[in-house]
Amino acid sequence: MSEALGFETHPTALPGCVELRLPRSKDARGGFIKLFHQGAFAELGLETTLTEAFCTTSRRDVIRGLHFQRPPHAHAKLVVCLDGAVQDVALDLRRNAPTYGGHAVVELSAEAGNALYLPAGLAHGFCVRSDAATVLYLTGTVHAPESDAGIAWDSAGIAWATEAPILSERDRHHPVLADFDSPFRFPEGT
Ligand SMILES: Cc1cn([C@H]2C[C@H](O)[C@@H](COP(=O)(O)OP(=O)(O)O[C@H]3O[C@@H](C)C(=O)[C@@H](O)[C@H]3O)O2)c(=O)[nH]c1=O
Repeated sequence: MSEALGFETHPTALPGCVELRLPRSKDARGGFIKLFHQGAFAELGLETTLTEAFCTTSRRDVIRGLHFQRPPHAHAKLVVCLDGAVQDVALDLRRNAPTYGGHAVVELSAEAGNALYLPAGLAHGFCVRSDAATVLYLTGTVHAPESDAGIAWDSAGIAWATEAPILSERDRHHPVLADFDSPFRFPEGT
């Protein structure tokens, strides 16, 4: 575990991919949670240039993913569950990584106040475990539709937490991991 300004990183099964426990507090009004601090991220060796933020809402059993951006628009990603709970998954696509094709699973929830940080070269997806979930992303490069890509959610040996997944049309048609010609290298990520 490493710590900077109340941000704690905890390792996952994939090198460079960490669970972050976020600084937070509560008082009579409600709660406070900090998602990003440039100095703390620098100290922890995480990407400090986060250029775009977006948010999704999803209902129970929704699976989104497994998504990534290809070079030259590959990026690190910070994923936070602001409401509800999700089974969050990172898939290693970095050639020569000891964990290539392997994945990490972290339960993210508003209650736990945690986040998943994925370096470039990993695909990301999640499955909603609560009635609804709000997921916020911060990314190291802006959305580049021509580089936005995916791996089939059911091709990487992930034990998803639903037997009745709800998927987007796009997410039904990604290539399977076994056919994927990865542009990513380890340890650089891009
Ligand atoms: C990802 C993204 C999508 N869009 C647009 C494209 C499309 O019209 C609409 C919905 O896009 P999608 O169906 O790809 O959204 P979604 O399936 O929610 O995509 C997200 O999935 C999770 C798992 C991630 O990791 C995210 O980075 C992102 O890829 O939003 C943006 O404008 N900016 C963005 O950054």
